[in-house]
Amino acid sequence: MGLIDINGLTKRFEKRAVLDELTLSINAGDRIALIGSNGAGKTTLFRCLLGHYRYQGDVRFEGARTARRDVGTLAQIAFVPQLPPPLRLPVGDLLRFAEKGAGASAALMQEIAGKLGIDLDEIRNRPFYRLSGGQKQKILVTVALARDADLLIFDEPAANLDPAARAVFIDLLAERKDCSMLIASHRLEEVASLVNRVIELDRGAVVLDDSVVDRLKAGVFRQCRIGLANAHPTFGAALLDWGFTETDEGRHYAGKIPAADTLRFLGLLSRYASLIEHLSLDTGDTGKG
Ligand SMILES: Nc1ncnc2c1ncn2[C@@H]1O[C@H](COP(=O)(O)OP(=O)(O)OP(=O)(O)O)[C@@H](O)[C@H]1O
Repeated sequence: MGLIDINGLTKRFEKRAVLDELTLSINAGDRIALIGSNGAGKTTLFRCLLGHYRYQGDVRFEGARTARRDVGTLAQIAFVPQLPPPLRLPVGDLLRFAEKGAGASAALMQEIAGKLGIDLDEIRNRPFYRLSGGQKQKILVTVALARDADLLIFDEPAANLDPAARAVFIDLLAERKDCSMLIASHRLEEVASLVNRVIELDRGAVVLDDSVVDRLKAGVFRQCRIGLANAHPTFGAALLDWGFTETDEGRHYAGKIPAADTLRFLGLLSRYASLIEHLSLDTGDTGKG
């Protein structure tokens, strides 16, 4: 029995199947990046799990069938939607509700919001819907992370965050080792270091289910060599930060990438792709020697 067992889940909107006989098990401790192009069905899957929609098929949370808006199940899931709801209530009321109704710790909310760059006392009297997109997302992330949930479901949680807040947010998620995570993201490289499993949806079906943890065990490295047409100080500095060594006046670099960081490293390379003349990334090196 998994944390969540989904069997033959089909969701139709006006006869069109947006989720099509989807079958998937999520185990306790899984930290999943859910990827897929726009319209693939990620949000719809979340909303079925959360009981927001009627659907066909079987969805179980810890073995029990989830009914629509099942209070017991929802108490164990912290959800941050892609689009914050247009709540008219003041932020202070929302935080009080999160504390009394959803078990969020007030002290933890204060601390997490501070790390994300939000002073809760300053915005306590402002209606939630009048905050900026990023501020709303920070408040919802704060509430979710201050709850003692078994499962975090985040739908593009960093979409509206500035780069500094994104980095803090990823660190905050990395600190949460006690719960399972299901994170929809269009930036796999951003969440790659957090997850042990990548699931790709395409037109409502699972087309990739990759348990990275088995292949990318700690201690396994890839040997990387990069040749540039011309030296580039910023890219060079980034490679040196990864522990690379430089030769040929900054035109050749060599180093070892921990296999588990491959996606994050490829994210860096993609920014400088036009500068790269030669690239090798060899697997099978155990990092010894
Ligand atoms: N309430 C609705 N009524 C009708 N169609 C809907 C509804 N909600 C979603 N859809 C359709 O279902 C499909 C899947 O949408 P969904 O929001 O689940 O995709 P997604 O993978 O989350 O996409 P994105 O990456 O853009 O957020 C889309 O074609 C969308 O138009």
